[in-house]
Amino acid sequence: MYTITKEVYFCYGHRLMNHPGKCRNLHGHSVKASISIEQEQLNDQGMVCDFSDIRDSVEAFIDQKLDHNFLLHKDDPIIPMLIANKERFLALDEHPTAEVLSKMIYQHLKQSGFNVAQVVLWETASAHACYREN
Ligand SMILES: Nc1nc2c(c(=O)[nH]1)N=C([C@H](O)[C@H](O)COP(=O)(O)OP(=O)(O)OP(=O)(O)O)CN2
Ligand SMILES: [Zn+2]
Repeated sequence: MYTITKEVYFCYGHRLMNHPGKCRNLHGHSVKASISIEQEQLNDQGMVCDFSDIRDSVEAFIDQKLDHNFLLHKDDPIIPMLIANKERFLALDEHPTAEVLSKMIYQHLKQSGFNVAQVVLWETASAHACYREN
């Protein structure tokens, strides 16, 4: 089995509504997503796939959904104010944790046809979440 990994970087604001500590406050992160793709066989270029194919697919998704966006649980009471002020945000069915965001990226890549092994989201220099399905 071959595995390749591509890293992409982006930023977002969020808060964790039910968090007992500081993460319930509005704050932001500059994060790294580390995306691993695996294949039993290499293609006729000797690759699992081109690193740039991963970048192109994931960056389009991240730019559209996550980058420089404000990620909130759909029940967050700040949402009506953001709507009233025509501010950009993304309302999620789940809390916008590193776990949930890594799963979102994983599912996008899987739906795009990549054989994703795992997506690791580094939310800070010392904390990351990983989503994989096997
Ligand atoms: N399992 C998770 N725990 C936490 C998440 C998360 O997404 N999944 N998120 C947060 C906060 O949003 C934020 O990431 C803060 O994380 P934390 O590591 O606590 O932040 P610090 O950089 O301040 O940590 P230090 O250890 O003080 O440097 C919280 N938890
Ligand atoms: Zn946070």
